[in-house]
Amino acid sequence: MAVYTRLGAEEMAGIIAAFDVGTLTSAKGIAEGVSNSNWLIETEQDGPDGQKRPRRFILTMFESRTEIADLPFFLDLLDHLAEHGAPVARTMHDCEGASHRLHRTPDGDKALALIEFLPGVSVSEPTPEQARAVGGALAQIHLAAANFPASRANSLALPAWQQLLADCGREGLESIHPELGRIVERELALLAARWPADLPRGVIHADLFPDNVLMLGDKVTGLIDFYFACTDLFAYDVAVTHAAWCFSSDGARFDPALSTALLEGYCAVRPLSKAEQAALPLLARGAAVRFLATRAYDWLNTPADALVTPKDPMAFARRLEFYANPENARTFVDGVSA
Ligand SMILES: Nc1ncnc2c1ncn2[C@@H]1O[C@H](COP(=O)(O)OP(=O)(O)O)[C@@H](O)[C@H]1O
Ligand SMILES: N[C@@H](CCOP(=O)(O)O)C(=O)O
Repeated sequence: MAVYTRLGAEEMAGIIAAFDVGTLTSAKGIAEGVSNSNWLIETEQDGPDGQKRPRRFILTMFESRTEIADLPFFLDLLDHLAEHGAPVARTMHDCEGASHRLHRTPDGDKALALIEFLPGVSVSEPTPEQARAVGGALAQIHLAAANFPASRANSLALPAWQQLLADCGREGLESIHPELGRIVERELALLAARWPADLPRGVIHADLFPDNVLMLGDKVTGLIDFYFACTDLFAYDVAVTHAAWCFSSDGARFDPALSTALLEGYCAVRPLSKAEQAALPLLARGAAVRFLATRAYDWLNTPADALVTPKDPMAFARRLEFYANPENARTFVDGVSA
């Protein structure tokens, strides 16, 4: 589940009244997601013909992993991408024109944003055609953000992986799996020595997992959860999306048909250069370490009574072992056309 902060009915009505979106008729906490609190909001608003019409939105309350100072970047990016034809939800600005508001809670002031509701569902067993569409949508946002004026450093890049994994400690990692300390040490050394700096970069999503893509059939209707978006290597975003989409969720089984379709879908919109293709296996190892790091940290630090189930770090250790095998590294980029 992901509703970390309770909001009473009157409190919720007061929040919605700050936006020109009609009167609140229902607010339901959304179980999916792990980072922020989300509610499905329904309102009724007078239409131009005087008839009441129903409207839907997502209300997000930003919790500890999102810095309030980063919100203008994330929320302006949503508006920019939507204006450039990408399947992304717009931010509803409040009656004073602000994209987010602060709300007093027992745990201190937290930021809130009201986001356009998009139709669609997140797939759990993607087909190759769905993976192709997702690859294309990822490339579309890379291109659509080209003239977005703001930038944001990736706060979950290599130094953050090193810090999170150091905070876990060797003992902590070995309590998750006896081999994990050794694997992490090997990978961090390799990534620090070989991470590429000179590949094409721009705004990336950085967390395009199936639960962050809404689909109807084979069509992508919405890319959501841009709250890790940042300026980094485009090919790293391809690697993150590859790691997220092309394996069984426990990471034990790689699906070559999904891999080929995802990469072909991406390259049909934004071809990967030879240098980007060559870097993909290493970037995919980095992507696997990035999710291993946050998951291992949460695994060891989430209180037992917390209302959220930590995700399994080993699912990304298994992906890491796949990408680290030179035989797999050679074959998984097959199907990419320059
Ligand atoms: N714009 C949207 N339109 C429709 N549903 C949405 C939208 N944004 C979020 N959701 C729903 O809310 C859930 C959680 O949102 P998400 O942004 O992924 O939260 P978190 O940041 O906690 O991961 C999603 O799985 C989806 O069901
Ligand atoms: N995609 C990450 C978790 C990030 O959580 P989200 O709920 O904000 O998408 C993972 O799978 O580890």
